[in-house]
Amino acid sequence: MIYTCTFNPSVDYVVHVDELRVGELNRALKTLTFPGGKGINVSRVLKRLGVDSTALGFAGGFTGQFIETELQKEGIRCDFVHVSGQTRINVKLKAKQETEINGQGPTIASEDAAQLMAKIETLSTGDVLVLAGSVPSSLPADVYEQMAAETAKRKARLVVDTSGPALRTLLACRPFLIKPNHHELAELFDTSKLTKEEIVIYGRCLTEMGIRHVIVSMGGDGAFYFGKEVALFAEAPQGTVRNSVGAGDSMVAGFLAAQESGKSIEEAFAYSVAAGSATAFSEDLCTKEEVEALVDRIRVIRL
Ligand SMILES: Nc1ncnc2c1ncn2[C@@H]1O[C@H](COP(=O)(O)OP(=O)(O)O)[C@@H](O)[C@H]1O
Ligand SMILES: O=P(O)(O)OC[C@H]1O[C@](O)(COP(=O)(O)O)[C@@H](O)[C@@H]1O
Repeated sequence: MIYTCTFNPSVDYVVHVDELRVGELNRALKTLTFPGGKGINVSRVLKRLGVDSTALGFAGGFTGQFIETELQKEGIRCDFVHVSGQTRINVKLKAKQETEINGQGPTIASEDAAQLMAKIETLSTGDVLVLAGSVPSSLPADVYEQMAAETAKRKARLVVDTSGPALRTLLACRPFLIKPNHHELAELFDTSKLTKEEIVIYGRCLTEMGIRHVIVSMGGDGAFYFGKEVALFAEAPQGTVRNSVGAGDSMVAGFLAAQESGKSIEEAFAYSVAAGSATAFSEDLCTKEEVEALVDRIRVIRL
């Protein structure tokens, strides 16, 4: 079973305006509300691609209830720890540019954290745990490491989709898959903007550290894959970007779904890029039909 774990889920409130006028009244052209948070997005895309998963994490208040109801409507199994605060609302402003304001999220009590850990302790060989998104400041700084250590003890595979110090410390746990974008990769190596040549150097460096699969995404510029035997590059297909929120999460889901169905690394990588782009080209997350319509356009190059 694949488990996704979102410590800080969100209701993603997408607001379209013609032009954003700061300091003035703006009237929305259209608003949309989605259950969000990186692990939740991975669960939603996996389901659309025909793979079941269980969504773990913390949920509270009417916003937490909204997320659970929406996931259940989509047939996704939820096993959240219910907390006393309120799940955050993240605002995604769509004008000429995309602007995001992510909330802080509720305080997580130590008993709530212990309840989540108890769920991780039920993982077994062959399970996959996707640790995704930011870590609320109320949790101990090493909470991801504790969960990663438990995952390794249970012989389950660890997938990491986070950034900053959380990603850095988890590298030592040798995750099965990580998917930093190029900014997150630069941050990981304490540097600023990376050239493609530098991305290749750092990507290979991560596989030498024992990480099985490394995908480095670059938005509309495509993505790199680094593994033990092979390094790959694929350009992103051209299209009209409608909402790129969740594009990275869709890549993770696409790669895992393709692996589950026994596809080769090249095919799984192409499927992953197609899933990311199909999400960027749609209002909500990608559907299987949208991914399969794009996948033949993805040309994978061996480096
Ligand atoms: N403008 C775009 N055009 C085409 N594909 C895109 C675009 N933005 C994102 N994607 C697709 O989504 C993937 C992940 O996007 P990226 O923005 O790098 O991830 P993250 O959301 O984690 O920052 C890219 O590798 C690409 O396949
Ligand atoms: O936990 P964080 O880093 O605040 O991110 C949460 C946000 O990331 C998302 O999961 C989208 O992630 P990506 O665009 O990076 O794929 C949103 O649904 C959510 O609002």
